[in-house]
Amino acid sequence: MSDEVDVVVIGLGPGGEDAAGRLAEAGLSVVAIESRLVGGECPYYACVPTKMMVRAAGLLEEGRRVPGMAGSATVRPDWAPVAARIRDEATDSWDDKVAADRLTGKGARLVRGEGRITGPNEVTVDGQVFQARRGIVLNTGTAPTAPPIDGLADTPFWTNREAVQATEAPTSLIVLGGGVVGAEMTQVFSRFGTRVTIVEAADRLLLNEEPESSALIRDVFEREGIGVRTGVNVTAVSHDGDEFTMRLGDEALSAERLLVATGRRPNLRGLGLEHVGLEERARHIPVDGHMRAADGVWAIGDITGMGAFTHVSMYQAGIAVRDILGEEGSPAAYRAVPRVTFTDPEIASVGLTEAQAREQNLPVRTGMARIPDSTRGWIHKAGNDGFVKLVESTEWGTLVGATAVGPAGGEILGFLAVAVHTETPTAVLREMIYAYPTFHRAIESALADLDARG
Ligand SMILES: Cc1cc2nc3c(=O)[nH]c(=O)nc-3n(C[C@H](O)[C@H](O)[C@H](O)COP(=O)(O)OP(=O)(O)OC[C@H]3O[C@@H](n4cnc5c(N)ncnc54)[C@H](O)[C@@H]3O)c2cc1C
Ligand SMILES: NC(=O)c1ccc[n+]([C@@H]2O[C@H](COP(=O)([O-])OP(=O)(O)OC[C@H]3O[C@@H](n4cnc5c(N)ncnc54)[C@H](O)[C@@H]3O)[C@@H](O)[C@H]2O)c1
Repeated sequence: MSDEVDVVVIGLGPGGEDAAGRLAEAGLSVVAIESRLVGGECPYYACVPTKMMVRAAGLLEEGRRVPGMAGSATVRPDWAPVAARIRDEATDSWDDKVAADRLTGKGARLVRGEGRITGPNEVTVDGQVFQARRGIVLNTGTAPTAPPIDGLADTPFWTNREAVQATEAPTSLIVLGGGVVGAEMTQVFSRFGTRVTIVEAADRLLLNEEPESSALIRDVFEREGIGVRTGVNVTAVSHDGDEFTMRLGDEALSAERLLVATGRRPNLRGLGLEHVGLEERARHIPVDGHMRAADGVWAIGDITGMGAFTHVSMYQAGIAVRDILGEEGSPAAYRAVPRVTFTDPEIASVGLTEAQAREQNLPVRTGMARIPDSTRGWIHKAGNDGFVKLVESTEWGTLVGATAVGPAGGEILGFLAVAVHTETPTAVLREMIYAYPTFHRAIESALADLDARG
């Protein structure tokens, strides 16, 4: 016996939850399947709790910046309010009742368990079979991975999921992986008094960003007393009941805690993708501009490989919903995917880095302006690290990429994202008036620098 419905959504990350709710509100019968928590990684283990941690760490650092600028301040970090806020305000102690009620309130039917495709238009959850008349939406997201380092799997290391549940800041921490998760968590715990070393295999932190961003964040980390190890090969990890020991060839690091932040793998195994002609061992599910992955199958979110961000998941959900409802709309465009690493300074970028543009054989020139050299940056003084870097196509006279690093770098990025998305000529950007004295006025200086460099 099987239930016939219009749409089955497997996995309720931010995009899946949104799509299921919107399709139900449009009058379709929707079954929404989730094996863990409605809303996915972002509200419970990722964006939201980690940004609460970042906010708290930022407050501490601002307090430390008072001397010499505004009097005196004594800062005594205490993790207890952070842990409480994550439990009480962000995650309801990892209980998704509010989100589940919000979804069912929109008319979707929530089914808990592992969904698996068992035939074309057919999904099975714990023996219940659903026939999806219009189709299946996949939003199964990712899970943390750990590299195959000798001994590591036998140790009680943290991933992001344990780090956000910490009830106290450890005395010492090794962070393995200098990507976004690693960089954000390194600075948070260090500012709460934890002795932190970040260990990265590549020759720089934040490998996907401009090299200037990597150099600056390293400099800031080292100034804040964080140990930064790049270009290293971790050969073994052990835990003696109290402490982790990490071997880097002849050298050893030890710490109370180890956070592994070396990337994520898509949740595709066991999903039954072979029934719809897709490959479960692939790194991503390829989709067209309307998020179609196969006949009657749409895929959204991290599993599409178009940017592992909540805003991409939500953007794609909107496009898939339109397509399922048969509405007109532009296909997905990814030339202006924004991304913000919430360190201090924030590292925000959109579109292509200079290196990515050159790899695509785009003729480009770049312009730079340092935030400390801007009026606002000079006034700001303590904590004014940052720069704006623009990547202009010399053929089109438009920005194909940009980076804004600094206080509120993520907010300055909004301007640059519009410029890249709308392909506004840089000649027009030069004609604009930039408010004085703002951080974003550095964009005007970076535009002038484009010309200066020819
Ligand atoms: C520490 C950290 C911080 C982050 N911070 C940010 C940030 O500040 N800003 C930002 O934009 N992004 C951030 N991200 C990325 C962001 O969390 C993800 O991009 C976002 O969650 C979107 O993922 P998704 O929609 O693909 O699904 P996910 O959020 O991964 O959710 C997928 C859901 O599918 C469920 N599922 C999987 N398989 C099945 C199955 N077979 N049956 C039923 N259910 C299934 C899972 O249980 C899960 O709930 C962060 C990530 C991490 C790890
Ligand atoms: N602010 C945000 O928007 C935000 C925050 C966190 C995460 N995210 C998303 O989550 C994704 C995953 O983040 P992540 O930081 O886990 O992955 P990542 O891919 O960004 O970084 C992983 C890092 O670990 C390094 N690494 C891998 N194996 C290693 C080893 N054996 N030894 C040392 N280093 C090793 C890699 O070289 C890489 O630099 C990101 O790509 C991003 O899209 C977004």
